[in-house]
Amino acid sequence: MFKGLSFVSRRVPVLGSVGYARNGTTLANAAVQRRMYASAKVALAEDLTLETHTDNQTAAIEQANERGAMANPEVMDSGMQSLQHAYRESGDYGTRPIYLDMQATTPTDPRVLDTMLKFYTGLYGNPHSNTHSYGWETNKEIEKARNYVAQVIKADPKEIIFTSGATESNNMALKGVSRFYKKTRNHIITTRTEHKCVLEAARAMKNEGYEITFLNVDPQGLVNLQELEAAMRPETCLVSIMAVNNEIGVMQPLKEIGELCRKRKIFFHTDAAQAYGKIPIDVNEMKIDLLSISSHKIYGPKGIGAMYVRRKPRVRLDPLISGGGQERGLRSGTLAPPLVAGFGEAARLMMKEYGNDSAHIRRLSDKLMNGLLSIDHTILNGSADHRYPGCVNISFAYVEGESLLMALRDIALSSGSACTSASLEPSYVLHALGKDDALAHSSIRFGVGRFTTEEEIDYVIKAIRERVDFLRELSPLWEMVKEGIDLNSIEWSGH
Ligand SMILES: Cc1ncc(COP(=O)(O)O)c(C=O)c1O
Ligand code: FES
Repeated sequence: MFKGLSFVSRRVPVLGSVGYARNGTTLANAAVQRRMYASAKVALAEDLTLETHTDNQTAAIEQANERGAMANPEVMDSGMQSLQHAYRESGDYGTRPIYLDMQATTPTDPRVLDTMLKFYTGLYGNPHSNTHSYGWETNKEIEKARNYVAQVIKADPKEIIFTSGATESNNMALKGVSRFYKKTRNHIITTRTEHKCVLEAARAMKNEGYEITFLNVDPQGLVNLQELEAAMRPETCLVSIMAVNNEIGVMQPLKEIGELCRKRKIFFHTDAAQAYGKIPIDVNEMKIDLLSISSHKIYGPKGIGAMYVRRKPRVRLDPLISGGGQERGLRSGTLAPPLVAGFGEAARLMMKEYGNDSAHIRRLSDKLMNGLLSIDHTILNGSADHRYPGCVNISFAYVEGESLLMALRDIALSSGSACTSASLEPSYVLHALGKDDALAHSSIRFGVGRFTTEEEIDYVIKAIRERVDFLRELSPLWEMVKEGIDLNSIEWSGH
């Protein structure tokens, strides 16, 4: 019924030491391994009488030898096999599909991984140790990363707090700010189309006695500024409105929202997980007071993100985590230097590649969108004008979204956030736009990114067209539509 899986090239940079290939290991993999063996051999050959633990790899090999590793091939091999998974792209699921789920996560840029590696070997000092060079050298790298992360949004590095990701940052903003100002301000404003972590954090604050306004959005997915202003009260402590929506790519008017908030002396938080580095953001010009960032949406490692917290006028917040007082007392706990450095490099690359990425993503997304919208009875969900181009959400009428996804196993896609959870409810974001269940259930989200190729897009357009046609042929509703029957005129009998 369907064409077999096709092999299409990926657009990936290959570096000196780290590279990606579509399937299996790469030459670069072998090169890295060779380099590791070579350095281990040199280290072993050197005089080991010097009493130092500086070279932990040498010490580890030496200890392994002492403990009889030579007699145990498994232990002896373990050093050599340590990179066996490092460049594996194919899993246990056969040929891997084309990846178009960039809003869920992005592939790690090889340059990011290259930056991270040295923190797993030589640079292992605790960045908070300030009594010796191990701490200082790692700390220097942390501050370099902080600087890159800040530059993307024109912030001061002192205003960047590292967290585990945007979920934590969003929780920190909603819970931290409102708890700090609890005595005088107990009202939070947000919208119905926020990410689950903002909605749930807001609900948690409701249970703590705060009042929450969930603003509606218009059919384009945009907040209405008059409604926002009308919802503001003297006791409002925070307005939290996302920058780019993760399901439909709609961009909210950040500058206008920031101005309204500043005028009323209310803090403005934006969840920029899908926007950071992808659309221009200037925290001062847009009067943003808090902003959440996620590294794995910008080709960086997972498990790390940041929160921008304005210093002037100063935003105060209660920390979620208590402890040693790291990160200006707002986020205790030892930082993860490999992740921080990888995140920093990812941020640097977002700036360096901004022109190329934007042009590439816009060109491929436009091609994809035009190709798909030329199929009959399809609709683009969300505003056509105020959108981040790399997220395209389309409903295919008279086709069940789930069936379409099943028929598209050679393409990794999502049908909105509801389907990523086990629930079979249609997307609450599309509902907030006023879409009916049927259209919400037939929606698919396509994410285009830095490494997507034109060949992949051509393949996807063709595959979707074929499979939508095929599924519609099976649908009795489609039969009626073709006969010119107005489905709205039918009175369906209950059963
Ligand atoms: C808009 C938005 N906010 C928050 C998050 C959560 O980010 P993280 O995975 O870094 O916790 C995501 C990612 O799914 C997102 O798209
Ligand atoms: S089951 Fe697919 S959109 Fe809900």
